[in-house]
Parts: sequence; C-alpha cells; structure tokens
Amino acid sequence: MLADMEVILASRSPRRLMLLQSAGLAVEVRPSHIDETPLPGETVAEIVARLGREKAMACEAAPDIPVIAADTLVAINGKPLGQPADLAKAKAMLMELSGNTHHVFTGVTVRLGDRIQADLVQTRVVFRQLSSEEIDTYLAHNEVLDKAGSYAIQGGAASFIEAIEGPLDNVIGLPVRSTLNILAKITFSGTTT
Ligand SMILES: Cc1cn([C@H]2C[C@H](O)[C@@H](COP(=O)(O)OP(=O)(O)OP(=O)(O)O)O2)c(=O)[nH]c1=O
Repeated sequence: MLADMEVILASRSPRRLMLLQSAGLAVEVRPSHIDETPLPGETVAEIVARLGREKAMACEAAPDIPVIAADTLVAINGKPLGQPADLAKAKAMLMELSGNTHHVFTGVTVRLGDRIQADLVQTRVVFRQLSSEEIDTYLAHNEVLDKAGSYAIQGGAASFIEAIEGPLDNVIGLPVRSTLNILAKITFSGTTT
C-alpha cells in the first residue's frame, strides 16, 4: 500500500534515509535546520516530540507530499544526551552510560500539508561495564560526533549492549513500524492529531 510512495525526509541522517528506503519508500532528502536547544523544564520526551514536529514544519513541501521528520535523544536519569560537541564530551557520555540503563527516545512526525501525525517511541538499553581504555579504542575507530549519546548501536557499540527492550531501529534514529503507521493514517484517513 505504501510501497514506492514518494515522501520527503526532513533529516540529514543517512540512517533514517536507509531505513525508509529499505521499507520501500521513494525518499527525497530535504534536511531542516532548526535550533535544537531544549527549553527550560522540558522532559526528554517533550524535547524529541517538539523537535520532530518543528523539523517537519520547517521543511518546505508540496501539500500532497508527506514530510517525515524525527529527533532522537538518549536519556539517562531523566537527563538528555544529544550529539557530543567533541571527543572529551563523547568519552564523558560513554563513561556515564557504562554499567547503567538508559532510554532512547525518538519523536517522529509526519506532516501532509497542514495536517500532522506524531508518535513517540522509546527503547530501553542496558550497557555493560566499559573500561576507560575500551572507550578510548571505540572512539578512535568510530564516528560518534553525529550520534546521540556518543554511540552507534549499528556499529562497534553493539558489543556494549547487555540488554535491549523495544525497537532497535528506534535507537538508530527512526522507528519504522511506527513511522509507517502514522504515514498510513495521515495518507488514508485524513484525521488530524
Ligand atoms: C543512540 C544512537 C543514535 N544514532 C543517531 C540517530 C540520529 O541520526 C542521531 C541523533 O541526532 P538527531 O538530532 O535526532 O538527528 P540528526 O542530527 O542526525 O539529523 P536531523 O537533525 O537532520 O534529523 O544519532 C545512531 O545512529 N545510532 C545510535 O545507536
């Protein structure tokens, strides 16, 4: 039903593009550039929901082409971990995640003209204990500056995972099942949320 549907992806994330293409959509990439600074007092869930929506709204598109946008953050003890500014911050984040449980939140929005459908998906991730040397080796061999929480579960960080509960693709940046659900809803039902 959705196969070969033309959509616009308002994201520069190559992982989101790959995930949508793998689902059979015909994707045009048109990244949105918005200020991703959290507002005072916002929870992590509220931040990703708002930023996903703002990215979808900021993207210029014809009213009959669905726009898909998302925002992903790692949350530990209620605190958001976004993309690290530098390798020192990346190391600090991985030290904090080591031996602990965190949650990955993605806010995904589909916009069609002035109608919006959105969803919020979370995945629980448990990291095993990591040594300082192991983190240094990981950072020396992996690109993490564009990854929330300074790791990529689809790369070398898979071996850090002790347990995961929830969708894996949500951690990579886009929960595909949820995205296709809201895409189908907005395309075929015409309802607004
Ligand atoms: C935790 C984790 C995050 N990520 C990525 C997904 C997202 O691309 C990125 C979080 O940053 P986002 O700000 O959600 O997205 P982005 O900056 O890549 O793209 P845009 O703002 O244009 O939409 O972290 C992984 O690829 N693997 C992981 O294991």
